[in-house]
Amino acid sequence: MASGATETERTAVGWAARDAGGHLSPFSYTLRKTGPEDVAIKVLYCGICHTDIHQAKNHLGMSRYPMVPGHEVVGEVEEVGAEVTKFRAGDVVGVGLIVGCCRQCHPCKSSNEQYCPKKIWSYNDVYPDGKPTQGGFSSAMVVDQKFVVKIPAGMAPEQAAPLLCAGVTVYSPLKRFNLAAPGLRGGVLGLGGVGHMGVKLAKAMGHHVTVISSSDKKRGEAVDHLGADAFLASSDGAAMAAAAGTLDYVIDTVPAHHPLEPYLALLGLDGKLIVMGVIGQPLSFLSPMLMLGRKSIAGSFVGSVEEAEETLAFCKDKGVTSQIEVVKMGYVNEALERLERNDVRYRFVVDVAGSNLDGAA
Ligand SMILES: NC(=O)C1=CN([C@@H]2O[C@H](COP(=O)(O)OP(=O)(O)OC[C@H]3O[C@@H](n4cnc5c(N)ncnc54)[C@H](OP(=O)(O)O)[C@@H]3O)[C@@H](O)[C@H]2O)C=CC1
Ligand SMILES: O=C/C=C/c1ccc(O)c(O)c1
Ligand SMILES: [Zn+2]
Ligand SMILES: [Zn+2]
Repeated sequence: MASGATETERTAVGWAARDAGGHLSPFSYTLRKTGPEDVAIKVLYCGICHTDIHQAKNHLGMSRYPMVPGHEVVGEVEEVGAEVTKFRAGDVVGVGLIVGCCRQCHPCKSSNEQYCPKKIWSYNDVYPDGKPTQGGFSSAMVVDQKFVVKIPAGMAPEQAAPLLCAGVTVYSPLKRFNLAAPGLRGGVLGLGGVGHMGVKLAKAMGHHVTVISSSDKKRGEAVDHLGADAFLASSDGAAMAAAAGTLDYVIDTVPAHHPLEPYLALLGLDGKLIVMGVIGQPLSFLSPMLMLGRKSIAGSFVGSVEEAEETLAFCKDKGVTSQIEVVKMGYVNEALERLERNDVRYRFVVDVAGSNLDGAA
C-alpha cells in the first residue's frame, strides 16, 4: 500500500433512504480499506439523476436499504493504493454508475463492462464480500481505479458531474449505433437531465435536433437556450403528423409508461428509437410500425469507462456544458421532489463538500 494509505476502514457520512418512501437523511457507515487498486475519494459534487428516484422509491422492486444514492460523482483523490497508476492525491476525478465487473466475460474484454452480468452498481448493490455499495450523496467513496476517470483540466467539477451519467448515456448509443456523423436528423423525447445532454451532444455532432416534449412549456428554452432546431409538443397531433418520417433517430428519455407509436411514426427509413427510460411496465407497439420503414427499437445502458472518458474529452473539445442548478445536501429531498414533478432546468447537482456532512451526522 502507498505511504499514507489507511490500514483501517474510514467512516463516511451519506444521505440515505431507509425505505421506499425515498426520503433521505444522514447516515454514517464504514468504507472499505483503500486496497492496492483503490482510490479513496472526497466527494465534491454529485448530480441527481431520475434513476436515483427509481432506486430510492423502489420503482423496480429491487431496492436495498439503507441506500445512499448518487452516481454522477466528482471528487478529489485523497489516497491511492500501492498499485494505482492512473491517479494520485489531489486529482479531480469522476465515478459513474458502475464500480465493479468480472473482467473475464465478453462485455468486459470488449470495453463494454457496463453489460457484464457480474457488474457492481455504485449503490444498491453488494461487493463480493457482502458489503453494501453506497453512492455519491456522501462525504467519501472508495472505488477501484478501473472505474474512476480524470476530469479534464479546466472543466468545472460541478459542470462535469452530469456528464458521468446523463452525458455518457447519450454519447454511447449515438456512437455505437453509428449515429454520430454530422448531418443526421435526431429527436430527443423528454427534455430533462438526459434529454438536455442529448440536445447538446447531438448539436455538437452536427445534427439537426428536434425536441419532443410533453407540453409547449419548454419550447422557448429548447430553441433559444439549448440550440434545438425544432420543437414538437407530443400533444399537438397536427405537428406530429407533419413531422412523420423525418428523423433518423429518437432518444426516448421518458421515465414513465408511454406509447411508442407516435415516436416510431417520426422515424424515416432505418430509423432507430433508442429507449433510455427505466420503466417497470411492458411497452407496446404494432409490428407494422417497425416493418414499414425497417425501423428498430433499441436500448442502451449508460456507457463504458472508456466512453465516459471520451464524453468528457468531447465536451471539453466542443465546449459543451451541462445546465445545472447547484444545491446543498440539506435541500436534496426538495430537489428529488422537484425532479419528480418535472421542475428543474435541467439537472440538480449537490454541492456535497460544501454541505458540511460530517457536522450533520
Ligand atoms: N438507460 C440508461 O442508461 C439511463 C437511464 N436513465 C433513465 O432515463 C430516464 C430519464 O432520466 P432523467 O433525464 O434523469 O429524468 P428527468 O426527470 O430529468 O427527465 C425526464 C423528462 O421526461 C419527460 N417526462 C417526465 N415524466 C413524464 C411522463 N410521465 N410522461 C411523459 N414525459 C415525461 C419530461 O420532459 P418534458 O417536460 O420535455 O416532457 C422530463 O423532463 C429515467 O427513467 C432514468 O432512470 C437515466 C440515465 C441512464
Ligand atoms: O442512471 C442510470 C441507470 C440506468 C438504469 C438502467 C436500467 C435499470 O434497470 C436501472 O435500474 C437503471
Ligand atoms: Zn443516471
Ligand atoms: Zn464481465
